[in-house]
Amino acid sequence: MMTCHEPAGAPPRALTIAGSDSGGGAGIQADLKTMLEFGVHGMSAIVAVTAQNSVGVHGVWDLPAEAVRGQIRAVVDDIGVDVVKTGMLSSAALVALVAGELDRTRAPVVVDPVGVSKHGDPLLAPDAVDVVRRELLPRATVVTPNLDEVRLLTGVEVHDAADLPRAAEALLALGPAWVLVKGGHLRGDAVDLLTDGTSRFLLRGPRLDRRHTHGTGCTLASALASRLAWGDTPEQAAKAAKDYVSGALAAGFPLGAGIGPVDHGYRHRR
Ligand SMILES: Nc1ncnc2c1ncn2[C@@H]1O[C@H](COP(=O)(O)OP(=O)(O)O)[C@@H](O)[C@H]1O
Ligand SMILES: Cc1ncc(COP(=O)(O)O)c(N)n1
Repeated sequence: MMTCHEPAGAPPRALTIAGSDSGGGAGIQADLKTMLEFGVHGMSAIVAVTAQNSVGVHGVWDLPAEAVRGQIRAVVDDIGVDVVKTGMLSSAALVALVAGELDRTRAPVVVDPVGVSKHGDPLLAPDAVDVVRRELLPRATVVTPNLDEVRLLTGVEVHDAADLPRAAEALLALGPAWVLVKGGHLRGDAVDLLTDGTSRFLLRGPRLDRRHTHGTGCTLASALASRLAWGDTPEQAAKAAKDYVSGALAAGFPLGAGIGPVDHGYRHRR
């Protein structure tokens, strides 16, 4: 276990361990843009490279295990981290590797258990799901599944907001400290539920009728992670993250022929 001292005058340090989205709307690119907006120093360990645009994911190349391990150790062992966020981890072997590397730090970990892209393209191998369940979720400070990922991880089907507590309980049984179930795919208001099994917070936003939603999940998890790095409670961090993603989604713009990105820089353009 490495311990590092946060240097006086430096911003909090955030590490994203995730996939690269060449289109710049999701993945590592969304994470680093979001981290900049929240005033933390963003760092990355790239797990897989995707050839991706507004229409779909056209190719996925996993990095060799030693490249993933090397990036994480280079950051954690020298610079230090105040928070870790994980996103697309691609394969069973890489999920296991990342889960093991998390033991090198005591920083909080936000796990976004990315399963498929908005276009429906797979970003996690089927045999990796059980490794996420057994090895990654017990290490999570907060896990942020969408409704498809809830079904994949627990088998629980969420049809409306009344089903969210049952989904959260099934996830908490897998070992994370907190669960943020995202109801972005529900009908009606976009309601998310944050709970540790004792406290329960409903985060409610009006449903925005927008086509350009690429990157919402990565953005929410990175904003949440950034606020945790500043010392927010999970409740404070989740509320700030929800506000930011709502603003970014409202300002999402068309790029390419398909689903455009949320606007990470919307606060500079209003
Ligand atoms: N159409 C929408 N209007 C308002 N908020 C939304 C909408 N779609 C998603 N959100 C919000 O964006 C965040 C990400 O949710 P979601 O899109 O479900 O995640 P993912 O990108 O992992 O599928 C959540 O806070 C969710 O409530
Ligand atoms: C590399 C990478 N990571 C995550 C997502 C999920 O984002 P979305 O659900 O908005 O497609 C993605 N499409 N690509």
